[in-house]
Amino acid sequence: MSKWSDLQRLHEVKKGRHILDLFDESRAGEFSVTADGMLFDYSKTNIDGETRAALLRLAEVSGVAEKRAAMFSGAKINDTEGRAVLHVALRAGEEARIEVDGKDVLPEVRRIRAACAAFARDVRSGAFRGAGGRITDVVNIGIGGSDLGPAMACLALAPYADGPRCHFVSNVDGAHIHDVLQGLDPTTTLVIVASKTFTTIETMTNADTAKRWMAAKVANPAAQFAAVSTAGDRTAAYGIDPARVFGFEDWVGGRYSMWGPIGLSLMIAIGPEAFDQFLAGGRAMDRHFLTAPFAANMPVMLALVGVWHNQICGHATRAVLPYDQRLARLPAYLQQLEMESNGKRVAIDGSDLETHSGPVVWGEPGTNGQHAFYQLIHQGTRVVPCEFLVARKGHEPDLAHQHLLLVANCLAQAEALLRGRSLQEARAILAKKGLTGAELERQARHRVFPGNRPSTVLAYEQLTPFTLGQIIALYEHRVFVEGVILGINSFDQWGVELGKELALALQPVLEGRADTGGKDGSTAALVAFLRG
Ligand SMILES: O=P(O)(O)OC[C@H]1O[C@](O)(CO)[C@@H](O)[C@@H]1O
Repeated sequence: MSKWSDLQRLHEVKKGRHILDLFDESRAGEFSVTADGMLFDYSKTNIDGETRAALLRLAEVSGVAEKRAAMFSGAKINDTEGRAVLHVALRAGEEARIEVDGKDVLPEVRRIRAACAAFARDVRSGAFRGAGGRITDVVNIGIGGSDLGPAMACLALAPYADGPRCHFVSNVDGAHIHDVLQGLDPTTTLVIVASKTFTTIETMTNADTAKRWMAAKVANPAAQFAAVSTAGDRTAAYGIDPARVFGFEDWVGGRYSMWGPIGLSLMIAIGPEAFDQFLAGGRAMDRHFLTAPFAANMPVMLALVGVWHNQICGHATRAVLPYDQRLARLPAYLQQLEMESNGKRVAIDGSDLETHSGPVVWGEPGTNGQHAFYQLIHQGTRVVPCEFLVARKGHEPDLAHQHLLLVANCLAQAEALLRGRSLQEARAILAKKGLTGAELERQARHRVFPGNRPSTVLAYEQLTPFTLGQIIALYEHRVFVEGVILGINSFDQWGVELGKELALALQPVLEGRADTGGKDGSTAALVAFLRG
């Protein structure tokens, strides 16, 4: 019997019932979890007490507690790369001590955080200046984990941004950097080259372009460059003054790195004090994750709901639907966090996974999505578990009535997914409008909502730096728990390598310096077309 059998059996037995029938006066309270002011409600799923107990057993037999202790202790759990996994060290408190290879890593973390804060203060106060004076704009050049986190967070925390404007360039498509630099003054712009490896082709190509753009107006463009990287030798070779190079260790994975120097652009935008609040939110979630019993543990329960929907019920995707416009980039951020971490087909020991890998993650903010793809979510043939996020209040007190409408829409969508609309109800609506006979029947069928579709709601007071820290750490730990249950290494990303290698080999072919020998017919034909 595998560790999945119990849950598979429960799914078979219970899949025909309606979630609505599970509700009594206590379900909403019993099937939700709180953590430092945040509420995660998973009562609108087909999980009952028996299923939850089986899910909790799955977490236990999978060794979640042991792996969690190993991660926080600095053990090298990323064993295909021989690295510890210590993004939690980047937000650890003053009292913490975490050793890697017998050395406490926190003094260095604190030193670099203080250096980033000092630089951010200088940029914000005007003590650090460009050739044309005070820095007005910051351009962060990076991709993947060196872009998505700070870009997502700068938008999320816009109400707290009182520093220079921050812009983000990631794509190697020249259109991206062209459009961002257009309208900026090179003499008052600071460029941050953010790359863990400092070899990523997109980032280095864009950095060269930015340097040329700046050189047209600034005698020494390198003086307006800073770098964030683990590769001090390469940043030095690139000509960036070590005083403006902020390093971090290889035990911080790219998609987990926004808590450290990769968050420099965010720190410049909102200031080191607000950035500290962001760290404090992450730290609060770490404490909760480490101490709450599994049944009351938000990351564990979020993960178990995810495993239930994906691995057990077979729903291949999940939609992240923030009813919070400033979380517009959260789905993109989570796509990397979840899919680069858990999109793997072999277990740590190299054997095939016993189940599917992690799900496809996608989404858009509400209410926009309602007018785009919710049609499929409500009436399509596939079930898409939906994860709603919503704040009790916005940042615009004079627009509180709009916030109310936003919240009403969020709750209404979750309710509609749960409740649906039966054929009888649809018939009654149409009969009132005067339809009869075959036409009533035909029209009614189009207006049926099957309902019984699962969703969860993550509700919080307001999208502050602290709350954002909680949310991001929550999802990080969710990915971790799901990875442990699947038996995979969530911290490597070998699946991105092949495409990179082939792109490098195709470059000379497209330039006409090499031929298409050895390429498949489709690639050769496309090269011929695109080369012109
Ligand atoms: O920070 P770097 O080294 O430029 O890497 C950027 C991104 O590229 C990846 O390695 C994937 O291609 C991500 O894991 C990483 O976040």
